[in-house]
Amino acid sequence: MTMTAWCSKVFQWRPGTEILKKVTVKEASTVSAVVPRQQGGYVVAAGRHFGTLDIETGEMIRLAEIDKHKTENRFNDGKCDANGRFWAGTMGPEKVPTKPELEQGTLYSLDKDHNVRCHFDKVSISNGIAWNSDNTIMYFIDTPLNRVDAFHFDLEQGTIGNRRTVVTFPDGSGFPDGMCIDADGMLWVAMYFGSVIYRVDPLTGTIIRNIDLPVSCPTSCCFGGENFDVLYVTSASHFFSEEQLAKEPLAGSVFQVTNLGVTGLPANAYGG
Ligand SMILES: O=C(O)[C@H](O)[C@@H](O)[C@H](O)[C@H](O)CO
Ligand SMILES: [Zn+2]
Repeated sequence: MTMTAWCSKVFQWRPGTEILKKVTVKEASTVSAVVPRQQGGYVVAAGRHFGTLDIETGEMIRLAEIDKHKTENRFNDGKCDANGRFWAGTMGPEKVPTKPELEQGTLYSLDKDHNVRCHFDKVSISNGIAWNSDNTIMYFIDTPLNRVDAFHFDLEQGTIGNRRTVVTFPDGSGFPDGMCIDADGMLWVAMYFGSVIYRVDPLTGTIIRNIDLPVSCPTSCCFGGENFDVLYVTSASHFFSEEQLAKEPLAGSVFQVTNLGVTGLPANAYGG
C-alpha cells in the first residue's frame, strides 16, 4: 500500500516546552507553508489559497485564490520577505515524488493588502526561498532543475529580475527542496531523497558542509531556538510504502540539529 493521503495539519511547538499543538486546517486539501502574522496568528498557503489560520480551531479564512484554471495544482513552499509579503509557489499534480507534470506552477507573492502578484510561471516544483541579509538577492529552488537560482531583489517594490544559477547539485545527491540562509549568507538546503542537508556557498557554488540525517526525505529547514543556533529540519513520509516506513521509522519527524556553530535569523512575518 502506498500512502498518498495528505492530512493538512499544522503543528506548533515552543522550544523549551513539552507542549505540541496540532490542528487540522479546515476545508484545505493540503497545507504546505505556514508563516507568522505581524498582528498575531498565522497565514498559510493551502491547496490553491492563501488564508489566515486560527491555530486553536483550524479555521482558515481565505484571502486569495490562485491557479484558478489549473484546479489540480496546489501550493508548495513559501516564506515572507522583510517587507512582510508572503511569497509562495505552486506545482502541478505529482503522482511520483519529485516528478510532477512539468512547468505547471507559478511563483506568487501576497502583498500586505492581500493583492496577489505573479512573478514567473513554468515552475515544476516551487520550493525553497531565501533572501540575503541586505535584501538585494532572492534565492529560489525549482526542485527538478536540481539547482539554486538567484534573482536581483527589490525590497521596496517586491519585484525580482536577472535570474541566474548559483548552485548546481551533483547527480545522485537527491533533489533540492526547502532552504534557509544563515547569518554568514550561506544556504542550507534539504536534499529530498538525499538524506542530507547541504550548506552551500552561493558565491562559489560549492557545497561546504553536509549534515547526514536518519531519513531519506528531508523537506526543509530553518534556524530557531533562543539564540537562533538550532537548525530545525522537517521530513516527509508521504508517498512511503509500509515497507519503507518500517525501514525509516523516523520519516515524517522534525529534527533539531545543535552545536553547528552557526546562527540564522528570525523568520519574517506577514504584514497584512
Ligand atoms: O516540502 C515538500 O514536502 C516537498 O516540496 C513536496 O511538497 C514535493 O511535492 C515533492 O514531493 C518533493 O520534491
Ligand atoms: Zn518542499
